[in-house]
Amino acid sequence: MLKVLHHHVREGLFEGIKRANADEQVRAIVIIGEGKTFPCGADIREFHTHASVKEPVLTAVGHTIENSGKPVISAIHGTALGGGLEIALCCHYRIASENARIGFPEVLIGLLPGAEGTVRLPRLSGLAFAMDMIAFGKQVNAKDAFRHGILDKLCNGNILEEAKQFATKVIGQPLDSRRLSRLDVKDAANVDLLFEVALAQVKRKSRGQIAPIYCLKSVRNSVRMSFDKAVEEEQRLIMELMTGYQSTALQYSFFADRSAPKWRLPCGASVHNTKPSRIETAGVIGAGTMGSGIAVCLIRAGVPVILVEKNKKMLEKAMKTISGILDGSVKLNRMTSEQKEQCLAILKGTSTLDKLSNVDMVIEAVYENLELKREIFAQLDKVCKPSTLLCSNTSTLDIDKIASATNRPDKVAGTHFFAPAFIMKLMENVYGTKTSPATVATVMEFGRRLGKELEATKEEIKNIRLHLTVTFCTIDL
Ligand SMILES: C/C=C(\C)C(=O)SCCNC(=O)CCNC(=O)[C@H](O)C(C)(C)COP(=O)(O)OP(=O)(O)OC[C@H]1O[C@@H](n2cnc3c(N)ncnc32)[C@H](O)[C@@H]1OP(=O)(O)O
Repeated sequence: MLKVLHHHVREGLFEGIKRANADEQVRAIVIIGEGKTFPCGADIREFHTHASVKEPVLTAVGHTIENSGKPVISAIHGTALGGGLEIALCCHYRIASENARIGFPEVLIGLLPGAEGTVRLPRLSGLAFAMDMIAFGKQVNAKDAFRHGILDKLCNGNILEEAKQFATKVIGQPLDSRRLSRLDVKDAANVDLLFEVALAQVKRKSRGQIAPIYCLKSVRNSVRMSFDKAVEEEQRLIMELMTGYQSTALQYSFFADRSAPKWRLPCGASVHNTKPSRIETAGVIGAGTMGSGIAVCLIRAGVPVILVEKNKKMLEKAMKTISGILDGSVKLNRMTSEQKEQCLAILKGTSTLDKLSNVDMVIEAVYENLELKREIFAQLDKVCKPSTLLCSNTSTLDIDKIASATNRPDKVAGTHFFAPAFIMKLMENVYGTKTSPATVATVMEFGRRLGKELEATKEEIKNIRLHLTVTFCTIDL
């Protein structure tokens, strides 16, 4: 676990600043993270628990720092994120290692920097930069942060030693002009225009999300209201976000993204003790929406694909669709025309399964019909080399029933992409009762190569999930 602002860390900072102020020997205070990094924010696991509201809360720690009668310098190395950056903004000076990064990623978990970050940062960096960092969760490197006035010095040596030297230079300097709560926002006159431009961007990039809009509103308040009033409003906005369904879902997703790749099967096999095989070539069966989308994912990741579709007209149409999808990526600057051509060069279309004799993996994406799928898998079992993994994109059918049509049920798994497959990040890898750990490892590693967010799901769990999905869809409608 990384360094986060648990209750005991907040308490330590709060007491430490008070003690240092009371100690006549102390003339300046340096806040530095032990180990690899400055704090990367509040402990997300602590939200909604008593510990998150236990005094001293982060804002109280910040006030103690800002009101310190002795200069406080934050010495940043690694990453100063979220609440960590808010602590740094309460300090009178900030210095950082050249390779440090800072940012407000709260918006990515459906929140805003609610320990006065939306009101302090604009006073230091100006509105445009603050809106960009806060509403989009952009992290910036130390050089950029220095250029925008967030840092007072860049360090390339021992950060603690440099902080001590820096401290000796600022001892005795007046502190009021260093207290951000007492300053005005730099480019306040442009607030309405900047807000409108940023709002249009947010609505395009984070469609349907509430937090980015609240982030912008809160930054705008830093100009329209007094510091105290803007902080009060920031509190109201974060409380609303914190209790909303979007932030709950995004926080869940934050931990799920990190835990899913660390898969473990009931038999004890896991990502740590099972070696995946390398998939060099693949076949995709079915050139409908799903099959074409899956083929795009694969060729974009540099995996040569043989796309099998027995209806020749449909195959032709799919090849054009795939080319069109790649054209879209070129238009959006996500790939160059040259990369598009490279992708198309590794895609071959065919109408017969026997062309798949040499591929390492097959992903079947024909329509949801168990008998049809069993027939295809029985044929694949005969055509493909013994090591080929046979996977199905089925969302509803039982992997065990599909696997039992083959003599290699250990090499059969579900690789369930979500439509449109070339956009949606989630890939659900379903293992049946006979799927081997090596197959799970290979399929999970393959999904990682495609840039997917993964989930390894047991067949019975998939069925429960499906029922839940249907229930949620019904409610949504
Ligand atoms: C109000 C709200 C306030 C005041 C906040 O501060 S909200 C929190 C704002 N900060 C964040 O959102 C930071 C989130 N973390 C990250 O972006 C990344 O973890 C990182 C860039 C800091 C490091 O990335 P990386 O080196 O790739 O490591 P992992 O992402 O794999 O993380 C390692 C483990 O640490 C856990 N973690 C990370 N951040 C937090 C956090 N803020 N709270 C609780 N736990 C956190 C993460 O889940 C990993 O845990 P394990 O999977 O190893 O158990």
